[in-house]
Amino acid sequence: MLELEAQPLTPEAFAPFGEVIDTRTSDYFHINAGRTRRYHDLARVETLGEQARALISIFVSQPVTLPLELPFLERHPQGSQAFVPMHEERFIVVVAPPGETIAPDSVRAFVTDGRQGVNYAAGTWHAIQSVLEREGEFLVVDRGGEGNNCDEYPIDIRVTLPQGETDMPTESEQEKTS
Ligand SMILES: NC(=O)N[C@@H](O)C(=O)O
Ligand code: NI
Repeated sequence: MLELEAQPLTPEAFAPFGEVIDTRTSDYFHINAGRTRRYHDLARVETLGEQARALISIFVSQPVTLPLELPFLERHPQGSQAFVPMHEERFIVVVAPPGETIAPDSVRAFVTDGRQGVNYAAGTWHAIQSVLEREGEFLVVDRGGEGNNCDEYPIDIRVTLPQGETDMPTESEQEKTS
């Protein structure tokens, strides 16, 4: 069993796996007569293969409990996959670099802060959507088209949060979102 403690997600740490989607760590320019800030081109949407096209979907996920036990990671070889929380939901991200096998010491676990989304680059191994605390609603951008676009790799992983963190929002977080 590979035991991992999820670390706070940062764009730098996630760079080998894709992009973090977050206005707080992104540039913008003004449009619409200055009324709108456009945070432009935050992540690379990849749609490869036959009849490939970009899909926009919404996932409504039931929360996971901790420690999170994962029997496999999956990858989408023909396209990227982005998850953006629609109501500041926090979620667990477990990733490993593209390749035909997964080296256990290359696996990384992160926890988001509710304001962050992620875009998994094509071929990046990842855990399936794992929202914390409550039912979560995510905007998902990924690839549709012909052919297989989902491989699974069996690997037993157990994920915990840093000492003292629980999977329930703390008092301050509840105040923030109320
Ligand atoms: N299967 C599916 O559409 N979702 C997974 O790819 C996932 O990463 O949650
Ligand atoms: Ni996926």
